[in-house]
Amino acid sequence: MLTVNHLAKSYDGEKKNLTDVSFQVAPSEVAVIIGPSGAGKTTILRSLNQLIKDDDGEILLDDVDLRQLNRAELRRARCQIGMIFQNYNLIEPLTALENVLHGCLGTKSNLAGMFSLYRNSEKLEALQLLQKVGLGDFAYQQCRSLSGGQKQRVGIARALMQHPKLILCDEPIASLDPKSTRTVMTLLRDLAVNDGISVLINLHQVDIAREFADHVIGINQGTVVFDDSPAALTDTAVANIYRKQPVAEEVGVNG
Ligand SMILES: Nc1ncnc2c1ncn2[C@@H]1O[C@H](COP(=O)(O)OP(=O)(O)OP(=O)(O)O)[C@@H](O)[C@H]1O
Repeated sequence: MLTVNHLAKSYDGEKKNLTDVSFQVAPSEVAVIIGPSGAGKTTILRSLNQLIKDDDGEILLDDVDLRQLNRAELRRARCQIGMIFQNYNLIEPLTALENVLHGCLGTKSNLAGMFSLYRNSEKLEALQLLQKVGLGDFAYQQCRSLSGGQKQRVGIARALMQHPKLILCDEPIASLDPKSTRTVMTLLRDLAVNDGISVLINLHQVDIAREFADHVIGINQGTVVFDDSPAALTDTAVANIYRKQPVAEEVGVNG
């Protein structure tokens, strides 16, 4: 369970980029964050795994507050958080299998990591994960020769190699065509439902949020202005999330 309480962030110490952001994502749940450009969606995701330092609040993964961990503890905690990026973040000259294996680097000593020393059991698991995302036949193909949708599925398999409790996705479908979009979103949904992972996705596509989310979080100017089911995401609610001056009281903020 991910619980975010009263998260706050200012990059320059003056303008508030996140103000009092609170929400939860349960295991087996897909939560989607929507909101206009510059609203703070990426800032939230980067705060959650502490890639940037926020200013205040709590980030509880189960009962552990990630904000209170020292470096070594945070490194271990990050192994439980898979990241999926818009631009895939793969090492293009390496094969799909090698990229997936990189998912377990966080659990290795520096030396084993440096020399890419993987156990046979890890190689087998990486192969099985590639099969799970429908890429068993592409395991030994260089990532540079894969399509965007295939690359994103390699990214998902790499995240699964970490055995994550939480997967954070920053605009995972922004570079994909409609067919690959559906494949990737269906895969993320299946992982949540079948593997009990909490999945949190930043999106720009409201229709995709309506279709695939269990729970939608609307952000405007660094503040949660909507937190409810897709059924409650009416056109009026969407207009409020994307308006220049949001009125939080008008639509359901149940957090
Ligand atoms: N490294 C940074 N330094 C200073 N300001 C930043 C930095 N990163 C983001 N910001 C500012 O914080 C605010 C939120 O940015 P963020 O990237 O989180 O928004 P977003 O909702 O993800 O936008 P988009 O949908 O365009 O990706 C914006 O005003 C942005 O200019």
